Amino acid sequence: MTAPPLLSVRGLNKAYGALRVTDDVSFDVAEGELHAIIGPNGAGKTTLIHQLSGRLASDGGTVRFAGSDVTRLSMEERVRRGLARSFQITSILDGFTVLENAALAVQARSGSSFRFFRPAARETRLNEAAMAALAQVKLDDRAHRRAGSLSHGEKRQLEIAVALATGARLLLLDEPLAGTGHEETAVLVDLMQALKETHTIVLIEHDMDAVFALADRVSVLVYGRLIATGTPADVRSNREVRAAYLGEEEAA
Ligand SMILES: Nc1ncnc2c1ncn2[C@@H]1O[C@H](COP(=O)(O)OP(=O)(O)OP(=O)(O)O)[C@@H](O)[C@H]1O
Repeated sequence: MTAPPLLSVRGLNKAYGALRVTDDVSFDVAEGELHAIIGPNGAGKTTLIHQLSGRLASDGGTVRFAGSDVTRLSMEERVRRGLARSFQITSILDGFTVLENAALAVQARSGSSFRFFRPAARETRLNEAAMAALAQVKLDDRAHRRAGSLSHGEKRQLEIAVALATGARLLLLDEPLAGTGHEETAVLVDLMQALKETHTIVLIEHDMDAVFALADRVSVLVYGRLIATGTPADVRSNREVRAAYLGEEEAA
């Protein structure tokens, strides 16, 4: 018997007026899988991530996570259950230290569960959990620096640490490689490779080398519709995908 998927999306829809941005999207993500969603600009990838994270309400369809229907749950409730989107750089608090940024996320996850500790012990526990998240993204040596002083790539690492610090089981990563230089890309790809050992990941990414190196399965979104889901090799050789997307990229 195969294990039920950790994330199961069925018939998801979203329209802005007459524009169907998410059109009857269905796919599953198994526990431990890195599932990439690719597609041309404006295909609806970010909208789909917002629907999965709960930032955007869907017009129809269902999102099930860890066996429960979360379609109508708030973003906060989904985070509490372990479904977390990496927060965009804009949500990093530049004036706070790297450690404080991660500790705030731990605090958000823990709700009242730290209230039994005295303040000093509470702070120690929060900082330990935050340091563990920073160590996972190899930012522990930057813990006491102001977040605003980090490089672009390091901020991307911190975004992922913040999602990890919420206790995420499934990470929704929206273009973590956007705007990163060659070396930063290599660091982040290594980081995602390591995270695959501990987390299920849905990755939206334009960098095809990274997608094909990291993904267990790839879904291709074109005009809001999933035209293919399969292994990287299946998707790469799919004629419809090549015509609609990859061929076009290679020709560019
Ligand atoms: N709030 C909105 N109101 C109206 N149209 C919107 C809104 N948000 C997105 N759209 C439209 O929905 C479509 C999908 O946008 P979305 O940002 O989800 O695509 P994307 O695949 O993430 O694009 P990119 O790869 O360029 O980031 C686009 O045509 C966009 O203009």
